[in-house]
Amino acid sequence: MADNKLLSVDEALARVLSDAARLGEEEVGLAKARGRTLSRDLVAKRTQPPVDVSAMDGYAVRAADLAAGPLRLVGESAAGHGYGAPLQAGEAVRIFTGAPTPQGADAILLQEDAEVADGLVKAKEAARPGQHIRAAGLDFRMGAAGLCAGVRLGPAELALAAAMNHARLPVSRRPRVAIIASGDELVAPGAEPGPAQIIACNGFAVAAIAEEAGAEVVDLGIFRDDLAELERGIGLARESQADVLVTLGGASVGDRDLLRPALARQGMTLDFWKIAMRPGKPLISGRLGDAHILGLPGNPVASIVCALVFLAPLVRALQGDPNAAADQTEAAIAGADLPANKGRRDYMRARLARDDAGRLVARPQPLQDSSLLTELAQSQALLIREPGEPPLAAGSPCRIRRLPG
Ligand SMILES: Nc1nc2c(c(=O)[nH]1)N[C@H]1C(S)=C(S)[C@@H](COP(=O)(O)OP(=O)(O)OC[C@H]3O[C@@H](n4cnc5c(N)ncnc54)[C@H](O)[C@@H]3O)O[C@H]1N2
Ligand code: MOO
Repeated sequence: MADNKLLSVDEALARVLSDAARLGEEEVGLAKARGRTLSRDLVAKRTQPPVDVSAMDGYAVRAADLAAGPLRLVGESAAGHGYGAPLQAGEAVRIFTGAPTPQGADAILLQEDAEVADGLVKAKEAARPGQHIRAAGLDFRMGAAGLCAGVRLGPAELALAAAMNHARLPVSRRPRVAIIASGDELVAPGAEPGPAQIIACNGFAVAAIAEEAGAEVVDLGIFRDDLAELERGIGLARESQADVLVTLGGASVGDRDLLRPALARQGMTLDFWKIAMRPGKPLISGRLGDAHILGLPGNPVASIVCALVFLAPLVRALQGDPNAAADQTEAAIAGADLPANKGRRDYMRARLARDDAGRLVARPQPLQDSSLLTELAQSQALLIREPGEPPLAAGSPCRIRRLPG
């Protein structure tokens, strides 16, 4: 049975994103735009190709002339330098890929299909009218909205923006994500931990997930389990003008889980702090001034899975991505028998492989404790089980979400 006292993951995500509007915008040069998000539709400033051009190296001809015998070779059209005169009956023009098709020509005879001697071009094959010609505007026409606001600029989008003749692009401001870790047991990597201390590691994964989604990350370091210390950390995050404050650990119910009280004392409006998710039941969501607060649970795998499920979509939404909450799951086959699931949506760490029939099989790791980073690093996906789901037999369909990297 689903746990009715706890908020579902989908409801929690909808609430996290409910008031996450796009932040400001700025302009960047093409070379700096990779991974950024367009803040406005981008309209083509030109037509591409601007004129009819050849798609092959060969001869520009009138297709109907070929049957009548060899054509007279009268000139050349190269990319950037057209032939400059109309093609007359019985004529051929040497042409190269990307070069303007002379007026009057209606086909390109491939050079492999031509024999040229003494200024005459003899066709070894017939030509179909229109063959190997790219019509003006085949890719896009001036005024067309080639790219829409909210799109992430990857290699194809950058090339298209350049081809449309935009040297600078309007992009959403990158959300600033401040991260504070909490816990007396934590020391930074490279330091010498005391006998009961461990290395703070969650922040590196969470920063990577936020940056991958387009954020600028400010890591404010580690704060002791002490109200005044935590309030100091929260104050530093506010001073850094964070759009999102992510806290790590101290989110649960123990006497030393002081983040909720510290955030409350600093003025946070709490939305929720417990959800029907495993790992990740204690998740704090709220607002502090203009900043969004996301308090992630301390167990490393819980903080990473919660960052994937909540922080990455929040960072996307703050850049105006209309698909910030898009379903990222896909179909697979369960690689092992699994017992009935209880009241929380379970994100089980799983290895992916193909079976003999080529189907994608997700085999859950034997240990699912939310402290186990080795199991996580050896997994390629999360196998998702819904609250109250009955037992699942090996070979049955299931849903997975791929892990980054
Ligand atoms: N009585 C209950 N106990 C717990 C519950 C509960 O519902 N009732 N929930 C459990 C669940 S689920 C989780 S998840 C954890 C989350 O607790 P906190 O967010 O308060 O996290 P901490 O107690 O501070 O730490 C938990 C664990 O993670 C380690 N940690 C913390 N921060 C980091 C970091 N930056 N890098 C690496 N490791 C970190 C910390 O040392 C602890 O081992 O609560 C359960 N308890
Ligand atoms: O959410 Mo906790 O991560 O189940 O350990």
